[in-house]
Amino acid sequence: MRIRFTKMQGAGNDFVVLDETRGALGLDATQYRFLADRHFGVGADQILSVRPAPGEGVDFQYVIHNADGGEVEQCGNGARCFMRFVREHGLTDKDQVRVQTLSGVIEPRMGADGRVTVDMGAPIFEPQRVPFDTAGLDPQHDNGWHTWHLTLGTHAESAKVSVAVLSMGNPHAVQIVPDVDTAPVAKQGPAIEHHPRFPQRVNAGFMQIVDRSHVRLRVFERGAGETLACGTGACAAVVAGIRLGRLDSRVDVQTHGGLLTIEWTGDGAPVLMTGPAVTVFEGDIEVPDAP
Ligand SMILES: N[C@H](CCC[C@H](N)C(=O)O)C(=O)O
Repeated sequence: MRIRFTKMQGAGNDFVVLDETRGALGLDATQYRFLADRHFGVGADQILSVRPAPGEGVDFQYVIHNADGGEVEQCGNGARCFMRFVREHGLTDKDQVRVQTLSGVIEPRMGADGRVTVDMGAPIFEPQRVPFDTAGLDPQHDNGWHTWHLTLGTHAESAKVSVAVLSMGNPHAVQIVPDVDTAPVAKQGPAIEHHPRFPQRVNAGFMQIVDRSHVRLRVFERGAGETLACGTGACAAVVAGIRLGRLDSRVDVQTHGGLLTIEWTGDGAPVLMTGPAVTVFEGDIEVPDAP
Protein backbone atom coordinates (compact mmCIF):
# COMPACT_ATOMS: atom_id res chain seq x y z
CA MET A 1 0.00 0.00 0.00
CA ARG A 2 1.47 3.38 -0.99
CA ILE A 3 0.83 6.08 1.57
CA ARG A 4 1.47 9.82 1.81
CA PHE A 5 3.18 11.10 4.95
CA THR A 6 4.59 14.28 6.48
CA LYS A 7 7.83 14.17 8.48
CA MET A 8 7.79 16.61 11.43
CA GLN A 9 9.75 17.32 14.59
CA GLY A 10 9.16 19.14 17.85
CA ALA A 11 12.43 19.93 19.69
CA GLY A 12 14.04 17.04 17.84
CA ASN A 13 11.39 14.47 18.82
CA ASP A 14 10.47 13.30 15.35
CA PHE A 15 7.28 11.99 13.81
CA VAL A 16 5.68 10.52 10.74
CA VAL A 17 2.27 12.23 10.48
CA LEU A 18 -0.56 10.53 8.56
CA ASP A 19 -3.70 12.32 7.36
CA GLU A 20 -6.49 9.85 8.03
CA THR A 21 -9.29 12.44 7.97
CA ARG A 22 -10.66 11.04 4.71
CA GLY A 23 -10.44 7.41 5.75
CA ALA A 24 -8.43 5.21 8.08
CA LEU A 25 -5.38 3.48 6.62
CA GLY A 26 -5.93 0.43 8.84
CA LEU A 27 -2.22 -0.02 9.63
CA ASP A 28 -1.09 -2.64 12.15
CA ALA A 29 1.82 -2.67 14.63
CA THR A 30 4.19 -4.20 12.10
CA GLN A 31 3.43 -1.42 9.60
CA TYR A 32 3.81 1.31 12.25
CA ARG A 33 7.18 -0.21 13.16
CA PHE A 34 8.15 -0.18 9.49
CA LEU A 35 7.31 3.52 9.14
CA ALA A 36 9.34 4.32 12.27
CA ASP A 37 12.35 2.25 11.17
CA ARG A 38 15.34 4.55 10.50
CA HIS A 39 16.90 2.14 7.98
CA PHE A 40 14.08 0.42 6.13
CA GLY A 41 11.28 2.97 6.57
CA VAL A 42 10.96 6.73 7.04
CA GLY A 43 12.32 6.90 10.61
CA ALA A 44 10.54 8.43 13.62
CA ASP A 45 10.12 8.23 17.40
CA GLN A 46 6.33 8.09 17.00
CA ILE A 47 3.69 7.81 14.24
CA LEU A 48 0.86 10.34 14.58
CA SER A 49 -2.54 9.77 12.96
CA VAL A 50 -4.86 12.71 12.32
CA ARG A 51 -8.43 11.47 12.32
CA PRO A 52 -11.92 13.02 12.18
CA ALA A 53 -13.66 14.12 15.38
CA PRO A 54 -15.21 11.05 17.02
CA GLY A 55 -18.08 13.13 18.41
CA GLU A 56 -19.36 16.55 19.45
CA GLY A 57 -17.20 19.12 21.16
CA VAL A 58 -13.88 18.17 19.59
CA ASP A 59 -12.32 19.02 16.23
CA PHE A 60 -10.10 15.96 15.64
CA GLN A 61 -8.95 12.62 17.02
CA TYR A 62 -5.20 12.12 17.62
CA VAL A 63 -3.86 8.55 17.61
CA ILE A 64 -0.24 7.88 18.62
CA HIS A 65 1.96 4.83 18.07
CA ASN A 66 5.49 4.48 19.45
CA ALA A 67 8.35 3.30 17.25
CA ASP A 68 7.82 -0.20 18.70
CA GLY A 69 4.34 -0.21 17.14
CA GLY A 70 2.39 0.08 20.40
CA GLU A 71 -0.44 2.59 20.73
CA VAL A 72 -0.05 5.10 23.57
CA GLU A 73 -2.24 7.63 25.34
CA GLN A 74 -0.40 10.91 24.81
CA CYS A 75 2.47 12.67 23.05
CA GLY A 76 3.22 16.29 23.86
CA ASN A 77 5.74 17.23 21.17
CA GLY A 78 3.44 15.46 18.74
CA ALA A 79 0.49 17.59 19.83
CA ARG A 80 2.33 20.75 18.74
CA CYS A 81 3.15 19.17 15.37
CA PHE A 82 -0.50 18.06 15.12
CA MET A 83 -1.57 21.72 15.37
CA ARG A 84 0.88 22.83 12.68
CA PHE A 85 -0.15 19.90 10.45
CA VAL A 86 -3.90 20.60 10.50
CA ARG A 87 -3.26 24.27 9.76
CA GLU A 88 -0.75 23.65 6.94
CA HIS A 89 -2.97 21.00 5.36
CA GLY A 90 -6.06 23.23 5.43
CA LEU A 91 -7.90 20.89 7.81
CA THR A 92 -8.81 23.84 10.03
CA ASP A 93 -8.61 27.61 9.97
CA LYS A 94 -8.79 27.83 13.76
CA ASP A 95 -5.79 28.99 15.86
CA GLN A 96 -6.77 26.57 18.61
CA VAL A 97 -8.38 23.14 18.33
CA ARG A 98 -9.77 20.54 20.71
CA VAL A 99 -8.25 17.13 20.11
CA GLN A 100 -9.48 13.80 21.47
CA THR A 101 -6.74 11.43 22.58
CA LEU A 102 -6.88 8.08 24.39
CA SER A 103 -6.28 9.97 27.65
CA GLY A 104 -8.71 12.87 27.19
CA VAL A 105 -9.01 16.16 25.31
CA ILE A 106 -6.00 18.43 24.77
CA GLU A 107 -6.03 21.91 23.25
CA PRO A 108 -3.08 23.01 21.10
CA ARG A 109 -2.91 26.70 20.12
CA MET A 110 -0.76 28.34 17.42
CA GLY A 111 1.36 31.19 18.80
CA ALA A 112 2.17 34.37 16.87
CA ASP A 113 5.87 33.45 16.98
CA GLY A 114 5.27 30.06 15.36
CA ARG A 115 5.65 28.18 18.64
CA VAL A 116 2.68 26.16 19.81
CA THR A 117 1.15 26.06 23.30
CA VAL A 118 -0.78 22.97 24.39
CA ASP A 119 -3.13 22.61 27.34
CA MET A 120 -2.07 19.07 28.26
CA GLY A 121 -4.73 18.62 30.93
CA ALA A 122 -4.15 18.04 34.63
CA PRO A 123 -1.49 15.59 35.88
CA ILE A 124 -2.60 12.39 37.60
CA PHE A 125 -0.95 11.36 40.87
CA GLU A 126 -2.86 8.31 42.11
CA PRO A 127 -0.41 5.39 41.64
CA GLN A 128 -3.12 2.99 40.50
CA ARG A 129 -4.01 5.42 37.67
CA VAL A 130 -0.43 5.74 36.41
CA PRO A 131 -0.38 2.65 36.71
CA PHE A 132 2.29 1.98 39.36
CA ASP A 133 2.22 -0.98 41.79
CA THR A 134 3.19 0.33 45.24
CA ALA A 135 2.54 -2.95 47.12
CA GLY A 136 5.18 -3.31 49.86
CA LEU A 137 6.78 0.07 49.05
CA ASP A 138 7.00 2.90 51.57
CA PRO A 139 6.75 6.41 50.09
CA GLN A 140 9.77 8.58 50.86
CA HIS A 141 8.25 11.82 52.12
CA ASP A 142 9.90 14.79 50.45
CA ASN A 143 8.69 18.39 50.90
CA GLY A 144 5.03 17.55 51.17
CA TRP A 145 4.98 14.99 48.41
CA HIS A 146 6.85 11.74 48.08
CA THR A 147 9.16 9.71 45.91
CA TRP A 148 9.63 5.96 45.69
CA HIS A 149 12.74 3.81 45.94
CA LEU A 150 13.04 1.37 43.05
CA THR A 151 15.64 -1.39 42.93
CA LEU A 152 16.97 -1.88 39.43
CA GLY A 153 18.77 -4.90 38.01
CA THR A 154 19.72 -8.20 39.57
CA HIS A 155 21.31 -8.86 42.97
CA ALA A 156 24.66 -8.99 41.23
CA GLU A 157 24.64 -5.33 40.40
CA SER A 158 21.45 -3.74 41.66
CA ALA A 159 21.03 -0.01 41.90
CA LYS A 160 18.46 1.82 44.01
CA VAL A 161 16.94 4.95 42.49
CA SER A 162 14.43 7.44 43.87
CA VAL A 163 11.65 8.39 41.44
CA ALA A 164 8.62 10.65 41.45
CA VAL A 165 5.77 8.83 39.70
CA LEU A 166 2.86 10.49 37.89
CA SER A 167 0.84 10.42 34.67
CA MET A 168 0.25 12.99 31.95
CA GLY A 169 -2.13 10.52 30.41
CA ASN A 170 0.96 8.40 29.85
CA PRO A 171 3.15 7.09 32.69
CA HIS A 172 6.34 8.83 33.91
CA ALA A 173 9.02 8.05 36.50
CA VAL A 174 11.23 11.10 37.13
CA GLN A 175 14.62 11.11 38.86
CA ILE A 176 16.47 14.25 39.99
CA VAL A 177 20.13 13.87 39.00
CA PRO A 178 23.16 16.14 39.60
CA ASP A 179 24.14 16.31 35.91
CA VAL A 180 22.13 15.00 32.95
CA ASP A 181 25.34 14.67 30.89
CA THR A 182 26.67 12.00 33.23
CA ALA A 183 23.30 10.44 34.18
CA PRO A 184 23.22 6.66 33.44
CA VAL A 185 20.34 7.03 30.95
CA ALA A 186 21.37 4.16 28.67
CA LYS A 187 21.78 1.78 31.62
CA GLN A 188 18.94 2.79 33.94
CA GLY A 189 16.45 3.87 31.25
CA PRO A 190 15.56 0.37 30.03
CA ALA A 191 15.59 -1.01 33.59
CA ILE A 192 13.08 1.62 34.70
CA GLU A 193 10.97 1.34 31.51
CA HIS A 194 10.53 -2.40 32.06
CA HIS A 195 10.39 -2.38 35.87
CA PRO A 196 7.72 -4.88 37.01
CA ARG A 197 6.01 -2.22 39.16
CA PHE A 198 4.90 -0.51 35.90
CA PRO A 199 2.45 -2.95 34.26
CA GLN A 200 2.15 -0.67 31.19
CA ARG A 201 5.90 0.14 31.28
CA VAL A 202 6.94 3.77 31.87
CA ASN A 203 8.85 6.76 30.45
CA ALA A 204 12.03 7.37 32.51
CA GLY A 205 12.98 11.02 33.10
CA PHE A 206 16.36 12.31 34.32
CA MET A 207 16.10 15.94 35.48
CA GLN A 208 18.94 18.27 36.53
CA ILE A 209 17.66 21.31 38.45
CA VAL A 210 19.70 24.37 37.41
CA ASP A 211 17.59 26.84 39.41
CA ARG A 212 13.91 27.28 40.34
CA SER A 213 12.94 28.15 36.75
CA HIS A 214 15.45 26.22 34.65
CA VAL A 215 16.04 22.49 34.32
CA ARG A 216 17.88 20.17 31.93
CA LEU A 217 16.11 16.94 31.02
CA ARG A 218 16.77 13.65 29.29
CA VAL A 219 14.04 11.04 28.82
CA PHE A 220 14.34 7.36 27.97
CA GLU A 221 10.92 6.94 26.38
CA ARG A 222 8.69 3.89 26.65
CA GLY A 223 8.62 2.19 23.27
CA ALA A 224 11.14 4.52 21.64
CA GLY A 225 14.34 4.74 23.72
CA GLU A 226 16.10 8.01 24.51
CA THR A 227 14.66 10.81 22.37
CA LEU A 228 16.03 14.32 21.85
CA ALA A 229 13.01 15.66 23.73
CA CYS A 230 9.84 14.36 25.37
CA GLY A 231 6.92 16.78 25.78
CA THR A 232 4.91 14.81 28.33
CA GLY A 233 8.23 14.00 30.01
CA ALA A 234 8.97 17.71 30.36
CA CYS A 235 5.48 18.26 31.80
CA ALA A 236 5.89 15.38 34.26
CA ALA A 237 9.37 16.47 35.35
CA VAL A 238 8.34 20.07 36.02
CA VAL A 239 5.17 19.02 37.87
CA ALA A 240 7.26 16.65 40.02
CA GLY A 241 9.80 19.39 40.72
CA ILE A 242 7.06 21.86 41.70
CA ARG A 243 5.35 19.30 43.95
CA LEU A 244 8.68 18.50 45.61
CA GLY A 245 9.10 22.21 46.35
CA ARG A 246 12.11 22.60 44.03
CA LEU A 247 10.64 24.61 41.13
CA ASP A 248 8.49 27.67 40.49
CA SER A 249 5.32 27.56 38.39
CA ARG A 250 6.97 28.45 35.04
CA VAL A 251 10.05 26.49 34.00
CA ASP A 252 12.28 26.43 30.93
CA VAL A 253 13.25 22.85 30.11
CA GLN A 254 16.45 22.47 28.10
CA THR A 255 16.51 19.18 26.19
CA HIS A 256 19.07 17.86 23.70
CA GLY A 257 16.68 18.82 20.91
CA GLY A 258 15.58 22.26 22.04
CA LEU A 259 13.76 24.37 24.63
CA LEU A 260 10.30 23.71 26.04
CA THR A 261 8.48 25.97 28.52
CA ILE A 262 6.16 24.36 31.04
CA GLU A 263 3.64 26.14 33.30
CA TRP A 264 1.62 24.61 36.14
CA THR A 265 -0.07 26.51 38.96
CA GLY A 266 -0.79 23.49 41.16
CA ASP A 267 -3.12 20.59 41.85
CA GLY A 268 -6.17 20.48 39.59
CA ALA A 269 -4.70 22.99 37.15
CA PRO A 270 -3.81 21.96 33.60
CA VAL A 271 -0.19 21.80 32.49
CA LEU A 272 0.66 24.23 29.67
CA MET A 273 3.55 23.30 27.37
CA THR A 274 5.02 25.67 24.77
CA GLY A 275 7.60 24.79 22.15
CA PRO A 276 8.51 24.45 18.47
CA ALA A 277 6.77 22.41 15.76
CA VAL A 278 8.50 22.02 12.40
CA THR A 279 7.56 20.38 9.09
CA VAL A 280 10.68 18.73 7.69
CA PHE A 281 9.48 17.14 4.43
CA GLU A 282 6.55 15.45 2.69
CA GLY A 283 6.79 12.11 0.95
CA ASP A 284 5.16 8.87 0.07
CA ILE A 285 6.28 5.33 0.74
CA GLU A 286 5.31 1.78 -0.16
CA VAL A 287 4.28 0.06 3.09
CA PRO A 288 4.45 -3.76 3.01
CA ASP A 289 0.93 -5.21 3.24
CA ALA A 290 -0.06 -6.64 6.61
CA PRO A 291 0.66 -10.41 6.63
N1 LIG B 1 6.92 7.33 24.59
C1 LIG B 1 5.69 7.90 25.15
C2 LIG B 1 4.81 8.47 24.01
C3 LIG B 1 5.45 9.68 23.34
C4 LIG B 1 5.74 10.76 24.33
C5 LIG B 1 6.70 11.84 23.87
N2 LIG B 1 7.23 11.70 22.54
C6 LIG B 1 6.10 13.21 24.08
O1 LIG B 1 6.48 14.17 23.38
O2 LIG B 1 5.27 13.35 25.02
C7 LIG B 1 4.91 6.82 25.87
O3 LIG B 1 5.09 5.65 25.55
O4 LIG B 1 4.12 7.19 26.75
